[in-house]
Amino acid sequence: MSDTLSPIDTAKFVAAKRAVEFVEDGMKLGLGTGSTAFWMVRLLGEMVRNDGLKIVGVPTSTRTAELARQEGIKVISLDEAKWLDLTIDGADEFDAELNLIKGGGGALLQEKIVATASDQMIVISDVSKQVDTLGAFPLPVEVIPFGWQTTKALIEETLVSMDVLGQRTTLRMNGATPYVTDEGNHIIDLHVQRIGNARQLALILNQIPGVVENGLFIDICDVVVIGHGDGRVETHDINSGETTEGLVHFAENENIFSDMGD
Ligand SMILES: O=C(CO)[C@H](O)[C@H](O)COP(=O)(O)O
Repeated sequence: MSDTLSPIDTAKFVAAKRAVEFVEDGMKLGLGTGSTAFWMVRLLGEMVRNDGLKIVGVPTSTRTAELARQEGIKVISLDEAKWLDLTIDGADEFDAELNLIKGGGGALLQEKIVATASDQMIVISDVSKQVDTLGAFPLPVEVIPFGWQTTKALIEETLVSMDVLGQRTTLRMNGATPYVTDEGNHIIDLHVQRIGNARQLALILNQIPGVVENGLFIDICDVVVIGHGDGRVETHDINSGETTEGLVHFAENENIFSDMGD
């Protein structure tokens, strides 16, 4: 469909384009992080500049904050906003109940706080992230740096005690040094293959001392917008059970493609 974008970027772009249709004047928005959320922030920027859309945004990472400011979106803190109308964010996996794995981009902590503080969360995704059972994507767990090796060992013990298939854990690296989140923490990725009881695992992981948060988003997402490489989008609303399908049209020469940054 697009000469400018690869099929995967087209899928991400059309998902974002459909999702921003949910945005209304005066909304307080949670702004997600990642390559799909990138398009959402760019599109919102256009709507602010060209259509006079009045919104304020609470970013979920320093990366998104920087992009939102560049786009002319007014950025405020979550404490200033207190509560949000809508959060739009990407995901690494989602299942039929719209439970998610997030944190591939390392922003799961702010993402979970922001999404939980929103009336509605919309996930924007290409179709490759749709799974029957969560767990093929390594589950990110944010831990404080103090004693992280002990925390990692405790996480592994927990996986064994829960009989989770695949119990390998790895410290996320940034080159030769551990990856550091916006909050100064580390991330341990859990290569569990398949998470039979995501709700239980999410609760138990957060009880381990040293664990700050895990990337399982249970009962947080309301709507998923799934983009395809040919421009089709599907929308599933978990609360109403409503599913819609359509085609998102866009011009190859949209200004938004002129200086793609991500
Ligand atoms: O959770 C996230 C960042 O922490 C992202 O939303 C997730 O990794 C999806 O990213 P992308 O849209 O680049 O595939």
